[in-house]
Amino acid sequence: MKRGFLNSAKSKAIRLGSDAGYGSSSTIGAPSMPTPDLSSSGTETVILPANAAPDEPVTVCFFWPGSKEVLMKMPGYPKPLRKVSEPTFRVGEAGSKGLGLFATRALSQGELIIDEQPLLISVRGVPVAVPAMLNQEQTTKYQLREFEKYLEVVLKKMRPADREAFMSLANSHLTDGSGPIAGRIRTNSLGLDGLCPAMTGPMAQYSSVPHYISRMNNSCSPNTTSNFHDASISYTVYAARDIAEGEELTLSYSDVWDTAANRQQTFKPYGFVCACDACRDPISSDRRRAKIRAFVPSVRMWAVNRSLPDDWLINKCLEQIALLEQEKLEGEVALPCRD
Ligand SMILES: C[S@@+](CC[C@H](N)C(=O)[O-])C[C@H]1O[C@@H](n2cnc3c(N)ncnc32)[C@H](O)[C@@H]1O
Repeated sequence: MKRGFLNSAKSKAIRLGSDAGYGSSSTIGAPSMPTPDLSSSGTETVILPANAAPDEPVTVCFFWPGSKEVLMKMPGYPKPLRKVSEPTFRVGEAGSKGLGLFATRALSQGELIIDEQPLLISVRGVPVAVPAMLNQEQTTKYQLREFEKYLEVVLKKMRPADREAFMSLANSHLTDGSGPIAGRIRTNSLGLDGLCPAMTGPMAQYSSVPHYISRMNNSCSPNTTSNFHDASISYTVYAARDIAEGEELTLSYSDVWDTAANRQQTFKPYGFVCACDACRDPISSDRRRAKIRAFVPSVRMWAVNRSLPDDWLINKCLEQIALLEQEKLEGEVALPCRD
């Protein structure tokens, strides 16, 4: 997931990128103040769905104006969460990757594992008037400090159990000036866009933080795929291939089509070096992934070149399936290279 963003219902859920956009918000706008007034930043906090019963999940939304209306007008809103037949996962004991999610039973390819509403959907920054004498690093820290004050107000709107769940999440941003709330958002959030038609650029994208999906560790050959659904304001996680009982459930924090070296750069702000099979054998894996991405152009070539027999295409398809299985990328869409 270099974290492509979500454009519509059923858009792919990808982690936001731990460094994406934070501390880069505009320096114009409302002056900072000790207890921020959310409306002065142009934002609002809403709890959705509005009429949820106390035992039904809700999402605290720290939104730019207009997003609430976009969500509420989605066809089918508010759609109930999809039912998962029997328990599918548990949060495992802390290991070398911290906590993680594990399958409690064998799961079949395509099976629904989780459907959950995020605890929080948040803007990625607020306009802050920064004192002129600050250098770049001081400016970023100042903006993060101001943002944290807004987030404190927002978090007070969470139900106590949800707030506790949020504050128990991992935080890999302990030394860069992020406060405890922004740090957890940066460590765990999935990107969300398409909810803010009046804005463009990084600030039009939201960070959303689910509870259980936040516990999923990275693999560059993830065994799940995830999507956001506007009408239920929820993320689904499906098995990308058959998963054995006890196996760790993983998702990808980076673009799996990126080279192993570039993916490791993406993981730096999360504070880990990925040691999945693909990252342990980067030369062979990069080569196979590049071949997988060359598949669509080769189909196009077959379509326009009448001298290529059908067998040529069938062999390409068989080779593609074998490569996808070798790289364990059954759930990923192989986008052709743009370069
Ligand atoms: C979104 S959280 C994932 C859940 C986390 N392990 C926990 O204890 O809640 C991201 C953090 O998990 C850890 N992590 C995720 N994937 C990892 C991996 N493949 N190897 C090592 N650590 C990983 C890193 O500490 C990262 O900052």
